[in-house]
Amino acid sequence: MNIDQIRYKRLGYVALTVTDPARSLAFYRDIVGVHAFEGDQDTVFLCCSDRHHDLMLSRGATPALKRIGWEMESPEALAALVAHMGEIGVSMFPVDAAEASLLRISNAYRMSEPTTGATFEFYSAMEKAPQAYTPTHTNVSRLGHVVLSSPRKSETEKFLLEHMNFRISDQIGPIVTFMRCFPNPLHHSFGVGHGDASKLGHINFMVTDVDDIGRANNRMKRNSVPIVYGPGRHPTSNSVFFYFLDPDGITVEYSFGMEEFPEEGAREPRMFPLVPESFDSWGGSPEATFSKVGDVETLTSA
Ligand SMILES: CC(C)C(=O)/C=C/C(C(=O)O)=C(/O)C(=O)O
Ligand SMILES: [Fe+2]
Repeated sequence: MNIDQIRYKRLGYVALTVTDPARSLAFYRDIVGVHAFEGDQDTVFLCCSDRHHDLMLSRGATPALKRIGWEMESPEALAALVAHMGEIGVSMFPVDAAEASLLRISNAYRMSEPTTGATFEFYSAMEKAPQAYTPTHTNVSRLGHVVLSSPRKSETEKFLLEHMNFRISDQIGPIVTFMRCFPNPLHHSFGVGHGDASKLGHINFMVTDVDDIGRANNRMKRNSVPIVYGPGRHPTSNSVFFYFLDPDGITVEYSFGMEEFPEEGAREPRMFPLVPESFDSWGGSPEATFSKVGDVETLTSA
């Protein structure tokens, strides 16, 4: 199997486990500015695109990353991924029809990413949202990326490169590697950081205007939302960033602007030195509560 046939449309959605879905729903809708339209007491769906959902929140005892959904470019790209995982002995579990229907996805499979235990879901299409997302106070352009820490960072990177056809865009020393889900052009849809355990670092929403960042700074203060890093600028992707905590303490990032890569002739990955300016060229530093909450849930059922 040629892994070049494994091609992604985008980071599809992130599923989080939260301790109080109604409270988190209100936060993501009213403070973050994504659209909530469907759900029950235990599971809610939110969107910031024309797709059924970009974020799913489920009730649980401990805040966590439940899974990451990757939208493949085509059914053929999904088949290539499933075939390749079969060849290397990584189990892929089809999502049953009832759950796929709830999630409005077709042709879906899950696996446990072997180096972090994170659950990755792959599907070839998701239905449209009942109503397209309309921005409110913030122009959220899309779910941008997820960053995880891995106790086996080099192996995680290697798995994503060699078996999922991701590409490296940049690295900061041995601490963090930014990867794009090829051929999606965004500098990174996934980041892998070095850590003692598999943990959620943050989830990111991209915004269309630097004013969205400035307004967020004031909105968070007015609403007593902890701001944990920024505003600042990441020299890696060249984005202006702003990090804050959701009601469970999960770190959420807004970012404005991000380098995009062509499919052919992309520049080589860069290695940034391990100095604070490689994380924030404006000289800021994160609070102690930055990226501290969020277990990585393992795949419990197929
Ligand atoms: C604080 C993190 C690790 C950092 O330096 C991030 C850089 C970028 C970027 O280049 O955009 C991120 O978005 C990120 O990892 O969150
Ligand atoms: Fe980020």
